[in-house]
Amino acid sequence: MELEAIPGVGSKTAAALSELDDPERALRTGDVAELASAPGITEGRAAAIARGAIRERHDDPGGFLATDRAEELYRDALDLLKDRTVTSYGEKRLETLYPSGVASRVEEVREFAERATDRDPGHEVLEALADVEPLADPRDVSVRDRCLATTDAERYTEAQQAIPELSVEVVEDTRDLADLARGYSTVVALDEEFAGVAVDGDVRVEPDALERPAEIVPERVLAFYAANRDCLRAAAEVHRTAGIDPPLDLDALESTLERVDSDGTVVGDDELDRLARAIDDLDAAVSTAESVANDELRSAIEERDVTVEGSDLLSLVEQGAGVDSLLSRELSDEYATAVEQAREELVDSLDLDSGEASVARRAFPEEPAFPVERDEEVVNRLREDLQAAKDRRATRRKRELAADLADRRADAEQLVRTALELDVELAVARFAEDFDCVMPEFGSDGAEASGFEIEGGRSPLLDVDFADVEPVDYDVSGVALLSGVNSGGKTSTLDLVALVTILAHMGLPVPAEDASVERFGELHYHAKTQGTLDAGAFESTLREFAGLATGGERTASHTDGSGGGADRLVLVDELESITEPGASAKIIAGILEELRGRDVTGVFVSHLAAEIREMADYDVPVDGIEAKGLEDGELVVNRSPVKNHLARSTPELIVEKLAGDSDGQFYDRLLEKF
Ligand SMILES: Nc1ncnc2c1ncn2[C@@H]1O[C@H](COP(=O)(O)OP(=O)(O)OP(=O)(O)O)[C@@H](O)[C@H]1O
Repeated sequence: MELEAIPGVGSKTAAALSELDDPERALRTGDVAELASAPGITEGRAAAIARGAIRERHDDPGGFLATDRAEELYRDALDLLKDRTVTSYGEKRLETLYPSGVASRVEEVREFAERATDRDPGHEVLEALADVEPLADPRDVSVRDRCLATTDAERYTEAQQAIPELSVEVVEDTRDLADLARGYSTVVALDEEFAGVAVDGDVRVEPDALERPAEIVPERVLAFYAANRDCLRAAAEVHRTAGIDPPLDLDALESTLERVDSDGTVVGDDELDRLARAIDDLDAAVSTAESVANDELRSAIEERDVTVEGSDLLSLVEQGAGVDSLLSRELSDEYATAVEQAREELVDSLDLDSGEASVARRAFPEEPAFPVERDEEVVNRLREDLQAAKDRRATRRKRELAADLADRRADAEQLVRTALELDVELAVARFAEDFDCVMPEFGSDGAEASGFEIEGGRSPLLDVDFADVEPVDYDVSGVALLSGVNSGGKTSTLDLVALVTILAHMGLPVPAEDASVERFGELHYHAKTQGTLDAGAFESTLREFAGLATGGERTASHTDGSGGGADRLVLVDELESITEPGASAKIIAGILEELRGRDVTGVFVSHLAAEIREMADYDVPVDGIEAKGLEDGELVVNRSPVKNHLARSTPELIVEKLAGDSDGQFYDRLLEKF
């Protein structure tokens, strides 16, 4: 895919996107999280890029939301959906859904939505989803117990690039290798020439090591799982609770994850634990062993009567020998016993194996002395041996684990992606359930719908509880005026029509019992202005309507939904408020005349319906939201507009009520004026 062909993507953004592992997949699937991980791309921008890619794929000219109010209602609809996501990924992903006039795009989302509404957003699934998030890139790994060694400068550079996690050392000969082996638990020599050399320590000659980085640095593989452990577990749980077929064996994944902790260390290995404990406890264990030996020796000395013959004593003194010699001569058995106890104590308390034990035993010298003292050099040697054994063991275990996990990464990524997508599906499912939605039709029996037809529509955006929203039936084909009492629900009806139209063109279910909508290319919703407009604003409003009136004549080719014709839905709320009442009626009548016969479906809410009809040169259809009457001073309204019916206005209703209540002639005469 040519990245710069996407609307809104310039060379800089294209360069940032091409740094992603698979920008095409991210764009194709609308993976906003992945797109936002490109350098310098914010989440909002990522959503816009994803929308651009979709438009490009469907040859969608965009521009469906043609006015601010239309855009506002789209945002409101999106918010209702976003409120029903669990993950922040889901929220962002929803931004890729937008209303479109192109059938293929709408169809694509409809398939998704139909799958979504079959889902059961169970409590357990939602709970598991809470811990799913887009996979994190593991932090840079640096491994200090291993190094690479080579005699060759070119190999050196190659090694640094292939395995940046390890330090690479230049060596000249076997002696250099031996030096390195003292500083590292494992040295991997890259040159064939070292094959067969005998060096102390763990030195491996592996000329092909650079081709097997995951074996040399299993940490690289493990870092991904370590960084994403909780998320992978949660994604596994999502699959289980939602009953989705996982791309890999969940039990096996989970038991492998049990064996790495969050910083990539292997856990749950007894031998490793033993070695780690021995290293930690070494100093304390040596001190205890010393004390054991000295206590033993002290009490042995205290209990012994040492008889030294005069000549022996003399000889000892002449030799300048100290008490140690006396000890050696007289108490060697006791010393041997005490030292043996110390050695046993050390070996037992650290749970050393036989090789380690033979080093440990040398920590207490054969030569009798009091007090018994450790040989610090031997203790250090033991410490190094234990550390090296631990490092080697850890690396081996990591290598085994990494081998297990290496080829599961793609599946693990899929596991998380499916879980995140499920969040989006469940948000749609919950939206549909919460607002009793239905999938709208764009026509029936092969014929495209003309205008809109809504049955039992209930707007979730009203300022009353959804349970108290009264269902509205309304259909318009062509352009109609909508009359009605104050607060009868005219604006709310326009909002409902706009919302249903937007959701339908997003490919989503709509809050109605039944709905059929023409495939529109643009939605123009003009909200009621607050007060009369000044000359400039009035002029620009007129210009907007002039633009609407220049659309093509209604033709068969424009109703095929191919995107060739921008059929428009025009919703206008009390346009009369832009100027004086007399002029308003003339202007609205003129606009209606212009729109007639073009690719426009329209609803013009107005209190001047009668006057407009009088001014217009054709019989403008008028629908009405009718008050059934006044009850306790409150209007009782039938919220569904009555077709071809000019609703009585609120003043008329009040005069009628007064005329009925009083005997005077005034109200009757007033009523006759209506
Ligand atoms: N379908 C409905 N179900 C329940 N309440 C509704 C419904 N439609 C409207 N209402 C209530 O009536 C109020 C007034 O509705 P709305 O503003 O749409 O009336 P209007 O006819 O446009 O009024 P005006 O002529 O004063 O502009 C809403 O705020 C809402 O509380």
